[in-house]
Amino acid sequence: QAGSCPLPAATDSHRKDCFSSRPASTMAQAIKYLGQEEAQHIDEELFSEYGFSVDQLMELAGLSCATAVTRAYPLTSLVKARPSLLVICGPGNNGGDGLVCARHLKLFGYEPTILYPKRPNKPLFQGLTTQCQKMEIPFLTEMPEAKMIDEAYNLVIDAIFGFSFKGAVREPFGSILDTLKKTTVPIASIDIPSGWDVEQGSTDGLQPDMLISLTAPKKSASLFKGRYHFLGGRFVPPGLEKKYQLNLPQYPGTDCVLQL
Ligand SMILES: NC(=O)C1=CN([C@@H]2O[C@H](COP(=O)(O)OP(=O)(O)OC[C@H]3O[C@@H](n4cnc5c(N)ncnc54)[C@H](OP(=O)(O)O)[C@@H]3O)[C@@H](O)[C@H]2O)[C@@H](O)CC1
Ligand SMILES: [K+]
Repeated sequence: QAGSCPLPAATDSHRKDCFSSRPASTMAQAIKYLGQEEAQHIDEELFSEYGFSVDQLMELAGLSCATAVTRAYPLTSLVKARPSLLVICGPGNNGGDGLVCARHLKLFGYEPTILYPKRPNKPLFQGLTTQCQKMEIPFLTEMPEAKMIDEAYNLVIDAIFGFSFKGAVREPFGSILDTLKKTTVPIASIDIPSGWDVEQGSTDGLQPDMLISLTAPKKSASLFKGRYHFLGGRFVPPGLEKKYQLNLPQYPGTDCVLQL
């Protein structure tokens, strides 16, 4: 009798938990780690079949990243006198998530600064850039040296590449990632640690302190060794979750993030 299950959005696995005498923790299926193509198919389907627009999902993704940052690095925990953060944005939608994240972090009381070296000539990204500029978020014209980043910022937010990254890193991002690898300040990566192969990870790449997986973790997330792994992007319709057997955990209450 599914109607008496206390979980409002009960999936099949949740239903089993509700009606089994075994503890829920032994019954819940593990969250799925997505391959690159699967992540891209889900993204595509959200737009084509489910009628979402990119800016809608980017807003929710960026908001969840900003929220996760407040959980792992609350204002009161920051070591520098000012709550300064460096947000590095890449040329695709991962970079767009970074711009949204920076805007929300400013509203949450942080002082983000953005580096956005390769800006797509599209209204979506131009609008997001204007919004940040109008909120008096400074934009850097070049990547600072590692020592300067360690001195000036509490945290670097890596919004350079997401699930469409492939092959050897092209400039200017190769030099940017080389500098980031020399920093000691914590790095929070949005969706994928930039420069990592989406499925295989990287042995000599970034080692972020935090990873915010959007929609569902990608395969390389199993190699993440940092302190904080959050799930964000609470916008997956149940039909899509079921089709791809994502086995997403239940977000607490109305939260837009969940610590994995
Ligand atoms: N459904 C979801 O979960 C949602 C996901 N969202 C977010 O979207 C992200 C995926 O975005 P995406 O598809 O735009 O690709 P992304 O990874 O940002 O980068 C592509 C850019 O990188 C470039 N590039 C690639 N390889 C390169 C290389 N080797 N070296 C240098 N450059 C390289 C490539 O450049 P180009 O080929 O044009 O030169 C292209 O411009 C996803 O991870 C999540 O953060 C949310 O916004 C909304 C809902
Ligand atoms: K990233």
